[in-house]
Amino acid sequence: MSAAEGPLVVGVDSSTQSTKVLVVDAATGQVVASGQAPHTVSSGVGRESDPRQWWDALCTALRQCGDAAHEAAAVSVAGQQHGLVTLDGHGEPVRPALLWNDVRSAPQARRLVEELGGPKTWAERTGSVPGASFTVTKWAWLAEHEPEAARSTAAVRLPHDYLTGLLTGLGTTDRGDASGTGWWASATEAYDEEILARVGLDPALLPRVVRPGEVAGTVRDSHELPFSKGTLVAPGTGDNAAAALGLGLRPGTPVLSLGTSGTVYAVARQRPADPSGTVAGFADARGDWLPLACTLNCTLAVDRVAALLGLDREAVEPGTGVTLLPYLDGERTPNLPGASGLLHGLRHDTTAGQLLQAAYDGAVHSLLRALDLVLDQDADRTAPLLLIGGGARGTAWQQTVRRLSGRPVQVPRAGELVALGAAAQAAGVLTGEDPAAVARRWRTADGPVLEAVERDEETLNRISGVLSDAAPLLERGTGSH
Ligand SMILES: Nc1ncnc2c1ncn2[C@@H]1O[C@H](COP(=O)(O)OP(=O)(O)O)[C@@H](O)[C@H]1O
Ligand SMILES: O=C(CO)[C@@H](O)[C@H](O)COP(=O)(O)O
Repeated sequence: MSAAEGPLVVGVDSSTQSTKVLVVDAATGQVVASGQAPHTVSSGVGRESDPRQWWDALCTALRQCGDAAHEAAAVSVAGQQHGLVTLDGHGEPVRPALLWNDVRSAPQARRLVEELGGPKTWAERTGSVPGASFTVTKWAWLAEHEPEAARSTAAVRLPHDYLTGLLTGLGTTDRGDASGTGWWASATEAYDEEILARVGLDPALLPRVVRPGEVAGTVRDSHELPFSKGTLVAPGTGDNAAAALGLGLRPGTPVLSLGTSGTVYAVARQRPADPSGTVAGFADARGDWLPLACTLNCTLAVDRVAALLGLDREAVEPGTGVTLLPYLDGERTPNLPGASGLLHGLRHDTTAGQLLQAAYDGAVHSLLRALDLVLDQDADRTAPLLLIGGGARGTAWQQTVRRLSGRPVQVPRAGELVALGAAAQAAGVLTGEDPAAVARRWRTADGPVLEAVERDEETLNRISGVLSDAAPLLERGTGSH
């Protein structure tokens, strides 16, 4: 038996690039074991992953945790948002999942927005104006391009629902992740049958939305898994909503997450509805809201630029007027799904290190411009920005965010906030506590604060200028997406 003070809980982060598992002492928040296994994502025209790979990665990561997982009393799965998982009558994937960063459904998104009455109608009904990331547009793409696959689909799941379903044998989801589908009405907190009918999706194919704090099920008998029979399974949620739980986030505190996606968000008491579409009006996993903006190009795009330049990711040099919009995957914020990367201002004396800094600046610019729209009027605009995700470990990322935000930046010492949030949710179903309160008790947000420096308005304005001058080029795209 472990020397833990309380029951053990397991938190899972099944994100784009890998699955991470933490076994946590529910009393203290101490991580007693951890595991990690990678995923592969297709390259080329789309972004797809085989859901079975997520399950294999989960089993591998759990095995790395040894006996600790076996002792756990509860488990919860957080996952990358929006992905379309289509299952046949035996629960097997009909085809690989279409991921959040697959932009092929941009034409379907444009059409759906128009057909339902425009951006304002969508924002009022679902909280968001769906772009190519949203599940509803992916289903519309599938129905149009692969009607046979759509016809063979007996169940539609999000990534976290798929894994939770394999644990429990039941079809469940939660409000946080459901709010990223485009077919969940945030105004009524229920599936929107008119939207579902419009894309020809039978509501019976969708999972039940489990209430915050409700148990989703228990781990079914399986020799694949190191859990004991009867281990409780919490509702789980999308990865950003899980990180909000993992930070014990209170309304108005801004978070900037640097991972495969870049995200900015804050917990809000008011239901968001931004008709410009920049801010997605997600629900959080507790009963509040999580206005959020997301970019497709963050750590992977900047790492790709560093690799092209043959530089280490930290080998930046202060910029002198060169602008790089790192939209290698097309972009979601700003909404330019067909765009590619764009370089402006190159001179004979521009160094490789300055080009790399320009890539960081371009990635952070999109997130900070969106942050002003994410925060409501009451938010304290001088409070530290919480910086999380894999990129938060990097000095160049930290200093870029600090310089372009002009705000203090707090870097939580706890590395895996999504998995910790899932663990806090698992602890919550055991004890009846609010998961955010559990995370605050665990002091997960503690970490050094980098003091504010003067905001680099010149760089922000230069990037905004290039972005608006290059709009026709960026909107036209390269034709390769
Ligand atoms: N020490 C570091 N410095 C800068 N970036 C890092 C560091 N460690 C990891 N990363 C970045 O973090 C990214 C992964 O972040 P993570 O939040 O785990 O991704 P995701 O959850 O989206 O799969 C990698 O693409 C890598 O660029
Ligand atoms: O699409 C969004 C948010 O709307 C992304 O944030 C995904 O949820 C993927 O997350 P990571 O794998 O980058 O953590």
